Amino acid sequence: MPNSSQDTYDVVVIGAGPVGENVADRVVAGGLTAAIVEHELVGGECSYWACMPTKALLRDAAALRAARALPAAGHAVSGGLDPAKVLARRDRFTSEWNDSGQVEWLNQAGITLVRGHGRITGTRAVTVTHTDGTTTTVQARHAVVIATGSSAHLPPIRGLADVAPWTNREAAAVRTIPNRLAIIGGGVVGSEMATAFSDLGAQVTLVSQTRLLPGVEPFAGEQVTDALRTAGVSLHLNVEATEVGRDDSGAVHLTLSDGTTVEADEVLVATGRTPNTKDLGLDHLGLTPGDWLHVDDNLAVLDDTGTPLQDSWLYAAGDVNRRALLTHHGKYQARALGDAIAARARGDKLDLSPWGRHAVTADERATTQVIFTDPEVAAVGLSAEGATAAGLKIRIVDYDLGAVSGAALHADNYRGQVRMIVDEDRDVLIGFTAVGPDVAELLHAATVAIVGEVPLDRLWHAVPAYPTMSELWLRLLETDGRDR
Ligand SMILES: Cc1cc2nc3c(=O)[nH]c(=O)nc-3n(C[C@H](O)[C@H](O)[C@H](O)COP(=O)(O)OP(=O)(O)OC[C@H]3O[C@@H](n4cnc5c(N)ncnc54)[C@H](O)[C@@H]3O)c2cc1C
Ligand SMILES: NC(=O)c1ccc[n+]([C@@H]2O[C@H](COP(=O)([O-])OP(=O)(O)OC[C@H]3O[C@@H](n4cnc5c(N)ncnc54)[C@H](O)[C@@H]3O)[C@@H](O)[C@H]2O)c1
Repeated sequence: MPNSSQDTYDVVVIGAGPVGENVADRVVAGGLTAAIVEHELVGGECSYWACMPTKALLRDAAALRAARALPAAGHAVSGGLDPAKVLARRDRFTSEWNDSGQVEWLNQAGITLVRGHGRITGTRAVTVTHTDGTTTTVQARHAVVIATGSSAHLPPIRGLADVAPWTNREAAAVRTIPNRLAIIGGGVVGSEMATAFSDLGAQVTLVSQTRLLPGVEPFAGEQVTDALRTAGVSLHLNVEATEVGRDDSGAVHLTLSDGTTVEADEVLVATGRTPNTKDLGLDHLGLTPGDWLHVDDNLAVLDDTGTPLQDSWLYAAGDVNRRALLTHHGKYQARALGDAIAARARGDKLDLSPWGRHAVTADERATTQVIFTDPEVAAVGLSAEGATAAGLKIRIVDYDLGAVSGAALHADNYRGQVRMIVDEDRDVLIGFTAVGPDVAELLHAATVAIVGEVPLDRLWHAVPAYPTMSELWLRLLETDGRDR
């Protein structure tokens, strides 16, 4: 085998996570050739260590809780969860960390996979180092897309790096449920994993320097906080872990800023993400390795002065550009970007106007997220705080979801809450948050209303079926009032 070789494609994508795969798919669908470079598993973090395995860890307990919220169904499920079966189902969802299925998908989509670590080594040039040390330089005719994602951020807490802390990877791929798990971080990962490991039988202690789930409406975080406490999770909120150590018996000890100490068998760090840009050749372009990539509305990478690189040949999509660290938003960016690159190559005009084919307007106006805690949290668009900070004149409309007939029927003692944020000037919905059991599937109606900018007057004509939880819409509108 030669030590180095060179190939040319229309587009080269670095990173075969969900975002890279979708960019490559769209450019090939647009008539171009594409190579995708991957140094680990095709499918990325989401498939093997994030979305899929963590949701598989959470699902059985959620179904069990749903059954227990009804007297006869609850009576029928007398046993507890079998963690081994939960882990076996999780293994199926990760294909046992084997990416052959996803490689097959790339093949049938007409995308060339180049295995190895990619680094930008020149204009439109990516040099791939294979595991045997040989290199291939893949040259792009039109564009290079960075879709290298993110990794767990380890905060500079004294002693933390020396105790072999878990990140999302060890949590998602867990083989033995620890008796005691300490979690640092009360964001989405921390809250979901506190739910999962508590359900799976661990005694969980969570430490967060903020309230729980600071990214969503406070009432949603409060309901999750109450439920975790009721489930026996020990929560230390608005305090920091200042020191971590492991003793000779293997136990981990955390010292908190309020003087409390916590002992556990393992510690999971869930304090946000860091971009996978450290070893990507960014220095060749005058960019700083290890930084998030700043992009313009075309997703073109910007230099320190906010200017796209010469000829705009370099793009970044997904986690690495920090716009929305969510698989579905990364894939949304990928569809717009892939189509834009293909259109540019054909000499077609782009439509980058708000909601245009090549624009990523929803990243700013309609970011959707479901947090799979118990209760679930589903949110789209702006929170009250976000809308006020954006200088918008808003109305906040709240409703007790438990008072909706469909919810009362869904589960005994249903507890939940919904909020809609209305833009007073345009009289359209700009934000929606729901917290409660099984609210995930209620989200898309709100997303459609926000993206469609449906006037509230017209929403009165979207008649929710009785008795479903979707009647929350009627109740929100009635609470808001029709004669304003
Ligand atoms: C615990 C957890 C749970 C999550 N759950 C959800 C969820 O339920 N829903 C949701 O929407 N989002 C969820 N997310 C977020 C989601 O995982 C990310 O938004 C998503 O994975 C981003 O996709 P990506 O393609 O940008 O990056 P990644 O999935 O990180 O993929 C990037 C790929 O690039 C490769 N790569 C990196 N550098 C190079 C290089 N130099 N050369 C070659 N290859 C390289 C990597 O190996 C990787 O395969 C979760 C995140 C975590 C941590
Ligand atoms: N269901 C989903 O959609 C889902 C699930 C998991 C993760 N994700 C995505 O993955 C990304 C990463 O999630 P995450 O939970 O790691 O990050 P995050 O940004 O959601 O939360 C990090 C939390 O850690 C806290 N923190 C930071 N430093 C700390 C310290 N030194 N001590 C104690 N607490 C500290 C922060 O205050 C914050 O509450 C998020 O953007 C999220 O959207 C999505």
